[in-house]
Amino acid sequence: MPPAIQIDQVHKFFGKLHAVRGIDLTIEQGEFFALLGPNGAGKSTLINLLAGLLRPTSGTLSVMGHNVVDDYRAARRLLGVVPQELVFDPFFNVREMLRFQAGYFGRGPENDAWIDEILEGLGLTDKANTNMRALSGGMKRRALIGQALAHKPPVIVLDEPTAGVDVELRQMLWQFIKRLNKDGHTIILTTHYLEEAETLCSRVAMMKQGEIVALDSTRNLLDRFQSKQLKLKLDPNRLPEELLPLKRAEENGYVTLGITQTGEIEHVLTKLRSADITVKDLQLTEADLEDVFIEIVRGH
Ligand SMILES: Nc1ncnc2c1ncn2[C@@H]1O[C@H](COP(=O)(O)OP(=O)(O)OP(=O)(O)O)[C@@H](O)[C@H]1O
Repeated sequence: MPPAIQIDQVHKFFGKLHAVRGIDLTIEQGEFFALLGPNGAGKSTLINLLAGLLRPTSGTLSVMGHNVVDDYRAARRLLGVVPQELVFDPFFNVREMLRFQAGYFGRGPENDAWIDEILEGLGLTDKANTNMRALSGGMKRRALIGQALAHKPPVIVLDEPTAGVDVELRQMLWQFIKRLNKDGHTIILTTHYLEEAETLCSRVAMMKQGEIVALDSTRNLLDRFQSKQLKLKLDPNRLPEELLPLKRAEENGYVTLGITQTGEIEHVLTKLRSADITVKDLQLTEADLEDVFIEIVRGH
C-alpha cells in the first residue's frame, strides 16, 4: 500500500525567497494529520506543490504513489483540495456545480449518492437547487469545501477550512470529516485553531520558515513538553527568587508557573509559605498544543 503522501527533499524558491527548504514527509493512508505553522511558514506552498499548482524547484512529491508532476492527472484525481477561490459557472446551482466538478475527474451518475451525502454533511441540502451566485458568503464557503470532495478523493487536504466560519458549520464540518476519516479517507488539515488540531489529529507537523521543526504524534508532543501550568493569584513582585525560573507569564494579577509533575506544586507552595506570601487563588491546567506550538516556534 503506497503512502497517501510522500514528499522527498522538496525545495521551492520564489525568486530568491527559499519558501520550502528540504521537506521530507510521509503521511500514511488513513491518517488524520495536522500541518501547523505561523503565517508565512510555507504550508500553503507545500499544499500547492501537492496539488500540482506549483512546481518544486527540486525534490519529488507523490499522492498514493503517483508523482504529482510526471503523473499529474492521476495524482490530482486522488487528491481533494479546497481551492482558494470558487471556480464555477455562476449559472450552475450547487448540485450541478458538484456534479460538474466530479465529472471533471471522471465520475458519472454513480456518484450522485455521494453528492447527496456531501450536501447533507455540509448542511447544503436545502440549497442544492440554489444558484451559486445567490449563496451567502458562508454558504459559498461550504460549497467550496463540497467542491473539493465532489469526486470522492481518498486524500483530502483542508487548508484553514474553518477560518471565518460560524460555530455551527465548524461542528458540522468536523463531524463529517471525522466520518470520512473513519471510512478510510486520509485527512490533512492546516489550521490556526490549535484546539481543533489537538482534538482531531493523531499526528502533527509544525513548520517554520520552510522547514519542519517538529513531527510527532499529538500525544508525544503534548507529553514531551512541560505538561502543566500552575496559575497563582499573588503579588507578582513578591515571587521568591527560587521560583523565578519557573515563571512563564504574568497577567491580571496571576503568575503562571510551568511545572512538569504534580509533586512540584508542594515545593512551590512551601516556598511561598516560608516567604509569607498569600496565595489568593490557584489553578492547575494541562499544557495544550498551543503551548507546545509557542514553545517550538520560539525555540527555533
Ligand atoms: N507565488 C508566490 N510568489 C512569491 N512568494 C510567495 C508566493 N507564494 C508564497 N510566497 C512566499 O512564500 C512564503 C511561504 O508562504 P505560504 O503562503 O506558503 O505560507 P503559509 O504557511 O501558508 O502562511 P499562512 O499561514 O499565512 O497561510 C512566504 O514568505 C510568502 O510570502
